[in-house]
Amino acid sequence: MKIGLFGYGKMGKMIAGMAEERGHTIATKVDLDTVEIDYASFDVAIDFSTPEAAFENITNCFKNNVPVISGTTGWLDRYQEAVELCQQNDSAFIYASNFSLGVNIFFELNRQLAKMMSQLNEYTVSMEEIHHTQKLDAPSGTAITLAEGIMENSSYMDWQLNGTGENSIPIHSIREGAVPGTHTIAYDSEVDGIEIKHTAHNRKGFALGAILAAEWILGKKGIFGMRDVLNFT
Ligand SMILES: NC(=O)C1=CN([C@@H]2O[C@H](COP(=O)(O)OP(=O)(O)OC[C@H]3O[C@@H](n4cnc5c(N)ncnc54)[C@H](O)[C@@H]3O)[C@@H](O)[C@H]2O)C=CC1
Ligand SMILES: O=C(O)C1=N[C@H](C(=O)O)C[C@H](O)C1
Repeated sequence: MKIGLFGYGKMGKMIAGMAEERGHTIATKVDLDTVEIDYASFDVAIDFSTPEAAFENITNCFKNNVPVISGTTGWLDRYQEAVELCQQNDSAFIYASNFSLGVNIFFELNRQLAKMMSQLNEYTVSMEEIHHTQKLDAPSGTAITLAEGIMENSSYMDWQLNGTGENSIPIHSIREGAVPGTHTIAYDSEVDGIEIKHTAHNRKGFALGAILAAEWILGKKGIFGMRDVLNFT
């Protein structure tokens, strides 16, 4: 598989190394200094760039008939627009706030737990996410997906960054050192507490998940998610 890498930062570099180990070729590396892109030179684009750059990177690929895997967070106010452009161009797209297998299992666990806890009014939920100090967005994309999973299975209506409100899930964002990504969901009552937590020890899980998604999407058309790639029912 020939890959066009959009964003050659921490994730781009890790994906390049791992993809080559799996026998793939990095045909193009696109970063800030790129002036021209030969879209015909790659089968699939993997975008781990910046909140400002992602929408343009992704939709230019659709216009050039290239399927896209995007892990960039912080640009989702334009997600629906990107979906429409993908469909108009008969292309294929997977966005995931987190590509790691562990976090995708954690997403499922979170939904199940939210469903059970929604019966118990004495518990209140809160979330904490910790990431490295270079991270541009807050809360993390993963925290937003987790909050959405809770809202779909409870009476919580929205989330709030570093604040509290009626029917709102408080998300506390912490930026610290070189932390790759830690997410904790806590339910607390007067008598006890329940916590579930995912800790990324490094970025390998994110990179492998994105490459698996790229391998999976070849030859397909449409909008998919990691649940499709991992065959979660
Ligand atoms: N979904 C997931 O599993 C994961 C998502 N992420 C997200 O991926 C994104 C990138 O993360 P990192 O690699 O850690 O960041 P990074 O800051 O190390 O790399 C981003 C790269 O994008 C480049 N860039 C800037 N403008 C560009 C443009 N117009 N076109 C192409 N590249 C451009 C920057 O120069 C930089 O090299 C972030 O939004 C982060 O939140 C990170 C890890 C896992
Ligand atoms: O910026 C990061 O590093 C990460 N971003 C993603 C997010 O915003 O959830 C995924 C992972 O936690 C690492």
